[in-house]
Amino acid sequence: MRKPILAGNWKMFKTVSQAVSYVEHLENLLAEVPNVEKADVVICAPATALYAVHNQLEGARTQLGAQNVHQAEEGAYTGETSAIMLKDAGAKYVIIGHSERRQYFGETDESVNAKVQQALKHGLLPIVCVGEDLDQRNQGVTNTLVESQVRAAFNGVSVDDFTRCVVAYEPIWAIGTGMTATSQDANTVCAHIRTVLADMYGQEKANLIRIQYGGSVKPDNIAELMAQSDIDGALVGGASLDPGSFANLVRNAL
Ligand SMILES: O=C[C@H](O)COP(=O)(O)O
Repeated sequence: MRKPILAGNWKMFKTVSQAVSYVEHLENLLAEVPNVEKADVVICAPATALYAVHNQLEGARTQLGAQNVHQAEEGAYTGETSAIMLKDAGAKYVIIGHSERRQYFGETDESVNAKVQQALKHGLLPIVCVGEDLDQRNQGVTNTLVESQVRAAFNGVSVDDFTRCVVAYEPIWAIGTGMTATSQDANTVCAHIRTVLADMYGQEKANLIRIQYGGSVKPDNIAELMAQSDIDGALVGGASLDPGSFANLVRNAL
């Protein structure tokens, strides 16, 4: 039985004070959610807010994640943040290879793989994002594309490290658009991802891995997504920006 993981990705929203006040509010709301301890609830905050949110969350149920990491240990990489820095600031998880990073910042399957390895080296838990765009979906190459992204992301990752990872399937055409994949379609791709992982690491290990769906997940569609056999959580953008909305989403997921 895989523990559901509901992660909010704030993207480039929220100042430090907004972030701290949000998590304080969220904690109060989650305290009223039945069975909340049965899920991992994660907030992926902007780098500037990580340390303050970490301090605010001391002893809390909400866990902290970052949105990106650089693949180098340290060095002359102006504007970048290392795994050591993220860990030091209190992050437990880190999103890697989000489609916005691939699209706007030139991330490739190779850099995603290097980031996954670097994050794992320093004890961060990667949330590895894969997903097709609308053209690829219309061409019927979703499974092929997602498979190659998954194989590349985990290339050279040991089985022990692999079991510390989460995969997020996010069809690009569903992100921030209000269009969601049907829960059955999303599940079909997530099941395919698990088959690929089983081929790489064996069925038993693949069965341990949590696969999230992301793309216009809201409080009113999460239950149907969570009812699917291979969807173990969600990576949530817009609907995570308000603590009331995100707490409701967690409530409806359980
Ligand atoms: O990381 C989250 C995804 O990009 C989904 O964003 P969204 O929920 O606003 O569609």
